[in-house]
Amino acid sequence: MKKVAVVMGSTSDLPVMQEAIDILKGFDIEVDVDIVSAHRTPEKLFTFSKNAHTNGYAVIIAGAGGAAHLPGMVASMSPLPVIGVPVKSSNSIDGWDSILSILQMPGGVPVATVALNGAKNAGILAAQIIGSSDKCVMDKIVLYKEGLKQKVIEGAKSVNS
Ligand SMILES: Nc1c(C(=O)O)ncn1[C@@H]1O[C@H](COP(=O)(O)O)[C@@H](O)[C@H]1O
Repeated sequence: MKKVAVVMGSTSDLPVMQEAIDILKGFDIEVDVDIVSAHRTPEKLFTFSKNAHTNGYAVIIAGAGGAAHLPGMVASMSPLPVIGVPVKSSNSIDGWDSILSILQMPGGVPVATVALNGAKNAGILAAQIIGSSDKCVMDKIVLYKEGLKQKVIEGAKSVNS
């Protein structure tokens, strides 16, 4: 099965990005994690992005805060689908700086952007992409969604009891 790469601009993003890692591991999908910064390690960014599709990855999740150029720059150099996670970093403008710099990509270079700090959804989306060609993962996603439904049903029962 193909792997997912989870990259982020700084170790300070890890508490947010950990949710993507955890949910992917819960679906038994192999994840490689690395710190890659468009601003601080541009050569590493180039090497990672250019080679990701021949290194066994199916999807890249990229998270960054502030002037979050990482996801877009990865998408500019990789043919793989890139999921962007805007991270609310300490000096951010309430996270809007990161949201807009990941979301507002030019035509032809998409980044599938999730909500602010939405790393969990990024992980689920990556699993769904893998699941579209892997029945074992798809079965786990079906079960996961069934679990979400049951939680709501149980919650509704407890409200009425
Ligand atoms: N946005 C980027 C990029 C990039 O886009 O390449 N590299 C680091 N950063 C972000 O800077 C914030 C502060 O980083 P530090 O905590 O290391 O100062 C982090 O949220 C990181 O993602």
